[in-house]
Amino acid sequence: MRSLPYFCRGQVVRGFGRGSKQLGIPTANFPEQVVDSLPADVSTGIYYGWASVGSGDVHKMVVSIGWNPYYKNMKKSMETHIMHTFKEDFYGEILNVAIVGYLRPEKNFDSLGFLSPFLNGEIEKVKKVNMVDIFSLQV
Ligand SMILES: Cc1cc2nc3c(=O)[nH]c(=O)nc-3n(C[C@H](O)[C@H](O)[C@H](O)COP(=O)(O)O)c2cc1C
Ligand SMILES: Nc1ncnc2c1ncn2[C@@H]1O[C@H](COP(=O)(O)OP(=O)(O)O)[C@@H](O)[C@H]1O
Ligand SMILES: [Mg+2]
Repeated sequence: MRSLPYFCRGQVVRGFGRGSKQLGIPTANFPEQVVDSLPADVSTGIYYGWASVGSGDVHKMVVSIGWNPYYKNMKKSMETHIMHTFKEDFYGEILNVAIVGYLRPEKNFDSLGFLSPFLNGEIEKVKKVNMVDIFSLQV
């Protein structure tokens, strides 16, 4: 993907509220304009990189771009899970992301019982990768 690393920023908007409630994985959702501005070669799928909220610290992140086949969303979304524990929600704040690399295409799952442990396992693997290796990540 020639457009990587890809940098973008936007205000955090509300999604369906499923990330924290159903999966235990909050995802900060970008507005439609940010999703629509993605370069054509940044295809749907799961990516990793770096993120910061406002002028806060930079943390590792994973970002999901697409229609969430399990939930069959009608609108394409771009949702970032930051690998950091925040004291409170940050809706309305500016999220800055640097997408570094591609992990995999979006998948469908038979049930939440498969989706949730798969995502948690994937996130744990990305967390363990050190800052240098993240540029050649394959999980
Ligand atoms: C690292 C990561 C990988 C994901 N992979 C998939 C996937 O393969 N298939 C899918 O349907 N949804 C996937 N999701 C998206 C979740 O379904 C989504 O985060 C959830 O629906 C939350 O939506 P909400 O922000 O509207 O609450 C992934 C999310 C993350 C953070
Ligand atoms: N580590 C984190 N990564 C992403 N968002 C987080 C994190 N911790 C707290 N949040 C908050 O949780 C919200 C996302 O939760 P989620 O359940 O996905 O709701 P929504 O469907 O509205 O996006 C974010 O907008 C943000 O305010
Ligand atoms: Mg979300």
